[in-house]
Amino acid sequence: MSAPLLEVQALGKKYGALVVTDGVSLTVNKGELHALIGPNGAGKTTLISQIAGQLMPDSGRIFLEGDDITSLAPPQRTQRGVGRSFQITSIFSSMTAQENVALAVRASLGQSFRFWKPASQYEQAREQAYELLALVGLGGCGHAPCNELAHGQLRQLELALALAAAPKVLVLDEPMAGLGPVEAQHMVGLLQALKKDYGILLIEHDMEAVFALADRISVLVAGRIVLSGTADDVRNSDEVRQAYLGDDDA
Ligand SMILES: Nc1ncnc2c1ncn2[C@@H]1O[C@H](COP(=O)(O)OP(=O)(O)OP(=O)(O)O)[C@@H](O)[C@H]1O
Repeated sequence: MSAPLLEVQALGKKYGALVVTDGVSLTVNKGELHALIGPNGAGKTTLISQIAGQLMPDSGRIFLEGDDITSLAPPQRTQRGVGRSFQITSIFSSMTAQENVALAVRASLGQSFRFWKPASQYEQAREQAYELLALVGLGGCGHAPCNELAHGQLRQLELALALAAAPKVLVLDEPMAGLGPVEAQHMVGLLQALKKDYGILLIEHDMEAVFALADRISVLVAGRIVLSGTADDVRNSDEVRQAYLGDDDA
């Protein structure tokens, strides 16, 4: 049997006496969307920062397609196929959507700091940028300066930027945050389409989106996974309802 796309084994992280990641293990397979939910402060962002390499764990291992990537720096993980969604703050707002994505494509090819480049490489990055924009539903917005894009469009652009590095696994931190109902529905459709070709680890507070999308849901409470299962397992768990969903949310 082949190794999972992403495997986290017994990951641990402390800040002083505060245990923020407490022996977390999980896997993400190709074609699977694994959602990670939990109350505020449960350690979700800390966990994905360790997966993407911005934070080093104190203990445990992280594997990508069976290769140990625990000690790799973030750019090397990106190169291997770990794609974390960029935050809106990393978008150059005076540049167009297409220019931002083309820059990310060139950066992923390691060409961003070379002075002399054949025009064809620019052309290739530009073409790829248009394809990615179309993929995330921004096909008509390539020439729009980013400071003219709506919030939902910026979230779509973040996704295009993450895809520019040709990832195998996408690690997404709250892509629904701040979206209206129509935009959220659009994002759900987009992730549904994308998960066929990638593995996705999704952190999300929008439970409707999580239940619509997730093949598997892990519930993180105080740095520990208290349950990992299907949407029904999560809905029917008294422990989860008390710890996270609230008794009214059944
Ligand atoms: N650099 C840090 N130093 C000390 N404590 C930290 C640091 N970063 C995060 N924490 C603490 O670690 C815990 C987990 O934080 P984290 O941001 O990972 O939670 P989260 O589940 O992503 O929360 P939210 O859903 O609100 O984004 C919190 O108690 C937080 O205060």
